[in-house]
Amino acid sequence: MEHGRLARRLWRRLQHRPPTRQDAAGLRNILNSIGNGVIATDLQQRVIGLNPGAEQLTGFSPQEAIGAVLRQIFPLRHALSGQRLELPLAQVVRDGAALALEEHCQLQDRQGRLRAVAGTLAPLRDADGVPCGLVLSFHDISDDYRLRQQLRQSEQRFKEVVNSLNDNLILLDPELRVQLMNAAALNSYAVDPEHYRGRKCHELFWDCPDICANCPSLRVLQTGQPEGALRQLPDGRVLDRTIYPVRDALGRICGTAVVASDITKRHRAEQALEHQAYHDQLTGLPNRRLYLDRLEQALMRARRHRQMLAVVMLDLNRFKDINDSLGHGAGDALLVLVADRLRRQLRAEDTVARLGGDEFLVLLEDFACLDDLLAVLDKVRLTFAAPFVVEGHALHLSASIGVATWPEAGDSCEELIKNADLAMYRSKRDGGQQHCFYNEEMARLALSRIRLEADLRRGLNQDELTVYFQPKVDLVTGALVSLEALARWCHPRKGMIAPAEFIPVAEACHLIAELGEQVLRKACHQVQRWRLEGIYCGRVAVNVAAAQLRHNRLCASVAAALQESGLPPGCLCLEITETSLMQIDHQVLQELQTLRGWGVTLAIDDFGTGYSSLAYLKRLPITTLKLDKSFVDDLPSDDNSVAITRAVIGMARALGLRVVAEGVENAAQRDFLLEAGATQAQGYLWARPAPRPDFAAFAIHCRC
Ligand SMILES: Nc1nc2c(ncn2[C@@H]2O[C@H](COP(=O)(O)O[C@H]3[C@@H](O)[C@H](n4cnc5c(=O)[nH]c(N)nc54)O[C@@H]3COP(=O)(O)O)[C@@H](O)[C@H]2O)c(=O)[nH]1
Repeated sequence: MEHGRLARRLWRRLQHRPPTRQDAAGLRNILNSIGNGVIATDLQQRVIGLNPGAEQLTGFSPQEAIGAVLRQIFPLRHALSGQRLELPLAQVVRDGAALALEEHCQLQDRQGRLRAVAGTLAPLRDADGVPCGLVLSFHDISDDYRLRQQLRQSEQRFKEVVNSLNDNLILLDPELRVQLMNAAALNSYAVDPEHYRGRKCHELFWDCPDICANCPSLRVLQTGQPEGALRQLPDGRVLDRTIYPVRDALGRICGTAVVASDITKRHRAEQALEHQAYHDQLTGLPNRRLYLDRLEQALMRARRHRQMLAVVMLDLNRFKDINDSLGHGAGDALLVLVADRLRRQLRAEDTVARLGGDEFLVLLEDFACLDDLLAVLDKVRLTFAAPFVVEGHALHLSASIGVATWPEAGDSCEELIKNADLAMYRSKRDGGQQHCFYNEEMARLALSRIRLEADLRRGLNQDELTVYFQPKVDLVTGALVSLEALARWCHPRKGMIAPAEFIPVAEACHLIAELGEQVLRKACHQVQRWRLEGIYCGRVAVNVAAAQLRHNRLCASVAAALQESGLPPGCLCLEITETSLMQIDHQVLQELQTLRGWGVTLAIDDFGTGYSSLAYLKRLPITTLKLDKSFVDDLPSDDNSVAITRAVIGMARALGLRVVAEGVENAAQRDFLLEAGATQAQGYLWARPAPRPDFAAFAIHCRC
């Protein structure tokens, strides 16, 4: 029992009868032995007695204390504010009831030391029960008080941290009663901060029916394992919610902590990134990655249910020309239109993907027979029936289409795509108007192409390349005016290989620049040798591929070839195709101007097959247009070829350019060209390419 209460009880007992000497001695013993301080005063608050506990806590001896006013030996201060506190002496006397000292009381002892105290002030009555003074019982609670204060501060810090979180935090007890909600959670659920403690979570949270149905908190209480999930709220927000078990000091689960972060922005960004990773930015179609994923799934279904499946690859014909002539903006707009039409033409279940550039892949599943597949392929081709209107131009487009069916064309995604590509390549070579199904023959051709590539690489290193020359003649006199140098490859096993076979391979495997430079050097050397022999050969024209222009070292290699051979620059002409000229940038234009400045002439090869404009031609330092053989072939019977030929010749005249007609094979073509105003031509009618033209057969006519 508390010493103060014991003393008071004894005191009260004494009050009912006069105290005996024994009582008084007993009382003194008790008061002396208890650790609490006890001070008795008269009604004027003068100290009439104090026990050793009080002596020790106040620092006053009985001699100093007795007779003093209580507040002199028992001065109190508020522990937090430091202000002086008064004992409620008057109130205790008035009410005749005991009062506890208020919280945060600090007693300042005689030496000025402060200690936290707790205690009671009670009335003191005489034997008749009449109030005759006060009794103050108190004890030192400094250690307790310090601990309580530390606890309070730590709680305060905890609250501040918890409330500063943007995430919702809710603590639940094992009965799912809410113990704590931080400010973010109170705000999210619009809960009154004063009235949530102890309430069941379903009474407070609008989304609780869902929580309770599966009751993840109960599961966490049972398993002790945290549980996380994304929650999409009806207002569109996305919460990342994790429920953690909360353990007591002994490690027992005593509740759960529900932490929910609003990750709407991050979630949207992640979704956008995921969309980006699986879709083509320009058209919004699935990209190769997503296509592969869907093809993998489709293959599994096809194997399981023995269904048919086809991989269809499309490559737009002449897209590059459109891109080069109308610009990349128009090219992009065209790709978007193509993507849109393909998507609308096919079923929602069919995947249309863009591989990049002008290549598209379609995945067709679940068709019953080959006729059904052919019907879908017709639909794909129909996509291109109407012209595409881009920036006011009506563009007529077609696509080369390759088809690889499962299981005939392969059993893996890679095989099917590779073989659809081969089939597409074949479709392109056949004119790009018809779809082409993959077959074994294609695989064989692909393999031989790979071998050819390796052979060509070696051939270039081992100087297997030779140059043939084809004369260009004056249409009126038939005299040789110049030569065109044409590459030939003398394969050690296969013999002479035509450029139509190895030039595309050289272009595809990036050997064309090396090949072009070898031809340039050899042609310059050979023509200079003939010149030194006194043979008139006019200029020699050498073909320059687009890759040579892009390398930006045309001037350097021409200068080297001229210097090594001694051929004057005025005896060299460079033939550049119309389509590669349309890709040139400022730097290439400068190189061409430099070459022209040296006296090298420049001709546009295959003229009429590109989309160059008059304004464009005017910018280039060219001297000659070579009318493409495809127009000459149908002269003079085909009206379109006639019209185009006349237009090209008229335009060249207007621009002060020379026209050389390519591929003239018969007199009718020659006569028409003469009549139309062309001045020079090249073709089998006069001579085929040869290592050494029959110079003697040509009347020498200097037009150099
Ligand atoms: N980048 C480089 N390309 C080159 C080089 N050497 C050749 N080529 C290009 O390869 C293509 C095929 O060339 P080739 O088989 O040599 O054919 C040329 C002539 O033989 C052919 N021609 C000429 N007259 C006639 C004819 O009356 N009938 C007929 N059927 N064919 C004829 O035309 C080709 C010349 O073409 P062009 O260069 O456009 O003037 C061809 O595209 C070559 O350009 C090289 O070193 N680099």
